[in-house]
Amino acid sequence: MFMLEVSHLAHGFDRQPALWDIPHLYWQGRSLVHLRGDNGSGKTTLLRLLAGLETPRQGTIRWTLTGSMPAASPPCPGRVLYLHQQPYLFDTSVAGNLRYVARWHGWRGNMARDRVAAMLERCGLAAHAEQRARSLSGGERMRLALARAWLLSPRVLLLDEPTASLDRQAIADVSTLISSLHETGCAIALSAHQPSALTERCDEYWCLEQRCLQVSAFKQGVAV
Ligand SMILES: Nc1ncnc2c1ncn2[C@@H]1O[C@H](COP(=O)(O)OP(=O)(O)OP(=O)(O)O)[C@@H](O)[C@H]1O
Repeated sequence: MFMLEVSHLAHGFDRQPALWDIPHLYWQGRSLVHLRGDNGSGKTTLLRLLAGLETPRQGTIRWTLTGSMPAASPPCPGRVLYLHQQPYLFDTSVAGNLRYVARWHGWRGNMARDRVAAMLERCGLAAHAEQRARSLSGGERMRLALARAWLLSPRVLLLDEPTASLDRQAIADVSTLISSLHETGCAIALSAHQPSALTERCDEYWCLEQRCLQVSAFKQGVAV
């Protein structure tokens, strides 16, 4: 179970006026959220603030993460993870990027091998296991970054334009992976300009417009 409470949040850069003022934002459960807004409306900034990667000029952001995780999940400082649209990958092989997380978990021998192999299969990268991660295509890079995040058992994933600049097939592949991760119980907020099958599955919309955040919730396509 997690809960996010945002109060009187405002942020801007240098001496510019605040990008927006968000008096209150409340998020809980395991919903799939679509964050939208024009270019420059502050979507990346908001996601980075929520992830704790920037300090707000004003206001508070409070996460409450409680309850037990699956037995295989160790305590993890990265329960709220942010992924940039061009995710950072370690300069090693595809499998090496996942092995890094396995080592962090303390998995050894067969357990590490099996879990890395299963994740490579799940994200459709088994055939690329020994390829340099940084030579992957855009869609493959995003799938690897999602797989690496998945191994960290996040409670909440904040995805910054995960399908930007991808072709139709890559969007479908990345969307499938995001949906699978969401089905494990991970709450996800993703920013995206273009509507897609994935954004249509979202049950909450956050829209940055005219320096405000509008929130609407949907259930099976109907506003609630
Ligand atoms: N580190 C920074 N220093 C100064 N200004 C910044 C910084 N980061 C973002 N900005 C400015 O803040 C505004 C919002 O940027 P942000 O990247 O959050 O918008 P966005 O909605 O994600 O845009 P896009 O849809 O184009 O990715 C922009 O005007 C941008 O130039």
